[in-house]
Amino acid sequence: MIPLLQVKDLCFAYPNGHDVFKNLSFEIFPREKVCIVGKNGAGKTTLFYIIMGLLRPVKGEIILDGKIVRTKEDLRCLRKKIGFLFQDPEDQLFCPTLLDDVMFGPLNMGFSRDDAFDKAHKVLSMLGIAHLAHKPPYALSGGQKRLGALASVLVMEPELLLLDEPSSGLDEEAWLNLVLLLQNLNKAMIIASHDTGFLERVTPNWYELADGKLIPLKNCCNKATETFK
Ligand SMILES: Nc1ncnc2c1ncn2[C@@H]1O[C@H](COP(=O)(O)OP(=O)(O)OP(=O)(O)O)[C@@H](O)[C@H]1O
Repeated sequence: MIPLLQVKDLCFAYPNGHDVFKNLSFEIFPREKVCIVGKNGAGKTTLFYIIMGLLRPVKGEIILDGKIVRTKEDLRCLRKKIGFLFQDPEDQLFCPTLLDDVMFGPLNMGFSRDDAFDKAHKVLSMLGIAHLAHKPPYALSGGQKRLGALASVLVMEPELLLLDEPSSGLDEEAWLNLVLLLQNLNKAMIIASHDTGFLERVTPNWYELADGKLIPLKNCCNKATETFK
């Protein structure tokens, strides 16, 4: 089986900044669930930005289904297959209502209004926020915004999810609902988070991002927890 996504020999530094990545490589297979832990500033968000083509690496390749992502068309394909939950949900919600936001992607893909509504309603219900559908995003709480942003990602049915701090700001019920949803979701996902309790419940496959490299953690949960002591 070929990996769904490969990151090969990635090097990156922000202008006037230190090296964030030094020949970082890793791969993820269809339906594989992994998480990335690492200190503040380790580069988790930056890695997601580079995968999504929001930042250009100094060196290295992003390979989707065995094909190097080079052209605008390749990138369009990648963004269809990979759904990205931004760390800040404000970056993801821009329509007059939450329902409009969640319907935006399916409508853009050519679904009818009825079908887009059905898809959006299903995902909003799954996340327990269907009652918020007609609220404007600015009138949602932080946790509600995060779930709303996640709904706008899930509704597109991507093959791979990149989730940046998905559990941040969620109450106990929403947190547990999200754990169960991700456990049962038959999709590949990379979760970056500091919420080790959440990660322990979703996947045993942990990496630590440190000194510009991704290091697989054996006895993942214990070792990663040590990192945070
Ligand atoms: N726009 C930017 N310009 C310059 N440097 C940046 C920029 N964004 C991030 N950085 C730097 O790049 C490094 C990686 O940041 P990044 O946000 O990817 O880390 P992170 O692992 O996601 O952190 P956190 O756990 O706090 O979310 C940090 O040293 C940060 O200060």
